Amino acid sequence: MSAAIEPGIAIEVRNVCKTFGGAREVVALRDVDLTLQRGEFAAVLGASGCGKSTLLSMLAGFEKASSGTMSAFGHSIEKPDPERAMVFQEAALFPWLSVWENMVFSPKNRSMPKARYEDKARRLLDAVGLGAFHHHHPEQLSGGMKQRVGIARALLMEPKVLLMDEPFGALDAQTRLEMQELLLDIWSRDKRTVMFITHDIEEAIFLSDVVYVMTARPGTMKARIEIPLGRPRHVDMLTTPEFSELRRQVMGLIREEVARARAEASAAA
Ligand SMILES: Nc1ncnc2c1ncn2[C@@H]1O[C@H](COP(=O)(O)OP(=O)(O)OP(=O)(O)O)[C@@H](O)[C@H]1O
Repeated sequence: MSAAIEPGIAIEVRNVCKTFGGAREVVALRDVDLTLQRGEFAAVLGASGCGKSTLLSMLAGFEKASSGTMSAFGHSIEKPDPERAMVFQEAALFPWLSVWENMVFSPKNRSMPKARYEDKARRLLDAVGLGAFHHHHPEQLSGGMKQRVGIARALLMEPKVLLMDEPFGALDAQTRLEMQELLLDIWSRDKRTVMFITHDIEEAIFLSDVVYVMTARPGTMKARIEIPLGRPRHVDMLTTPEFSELRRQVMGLIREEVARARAEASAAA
C-alpha cells in the first residue's frame, strides 16, 4: 500500500543559469525551469555534457547558480541539507569499514543517539536484501550490492528528496533491472521526491512519473513528458505497445537534439 503524501511543490527551479569560470568559460546551463511535485519521480535525460550532473549538484547545494532561483519545499537552496540526499554512480563506501559501519557512519559522526538510527539501519539493510551482510566489507560485495548499501545509507537520514546521478549506470543489465524494481518498491512505500539522472531511455520511462529531456549544452529543458503508465510497474510493461510508443517519442526528441547540436557545431566550424 502506498503512503499518502502532502500535495505541493517539492523542488522549484526558475531561470537557472550556470557558468563555470576559468581559462575557458563554460556555460553549462541556461534558463532551466523545472518543478517537481512532492512525491513525484522525475527522470532527466540528455546528451553527455548537457549539464545534468551540474543541475543535480546545484539542487544538492554543492554548487551555486550563476543566476536564477532554486528552492526546496519553499526555501531557497543555499547549501547541502540532509533533506536532500545524493546517490552517485559509485556508492563510494569506505573500504576499511564493514557494511554496517558504512551504513551508520553519518549518524554516528553527528553523535546521534543510537536509538534514533540503529533499528532503522537494520530495517533498511533488510529491505535492500543485505540483512545477512552487516559484517562484510565493500570488497566482498558485487557492484549491485554496494549500490544497495549506498541507497539504504541515503535513506537512513530520511531525506525528503533523493537526487540520483546515474545510480545504476555501472551495473550489468540484469542487476540494473533488479535495482530498478527495488528502487520502485522502496519509493512506493513512502513516495519521497526523486530526481533521477540517466542516459537510459527505458530506465527513465520505466521508473518515472515524468521525464525531462534536456537540450545539448548549454542545457535547458527541451521537453517534459508525462508517463501515463500505471503503478506498480512491472518489467512486462517494457514490451507493451504503450511503452514502445513512449520510447519512440523520447528517442525522437533526443535524436532531434543531437542533430541540432551537430548542425550548430558544423556551422560554427
Ligand atoms: N567544476 C567545473 N568546472 C568547469 N566546467 C565544468 C565543471 N563541472 C562541469 N563542467 C562542465 O559543464 C558541462 C556540463 O557538465 P555535466 O557534468 O553537468 O554534464 P552531464 O550532462 O552530467 O554529462 P554526463 O552525461 O557526461 O555525465 C560540461 O561541459 C563540463 O565540462
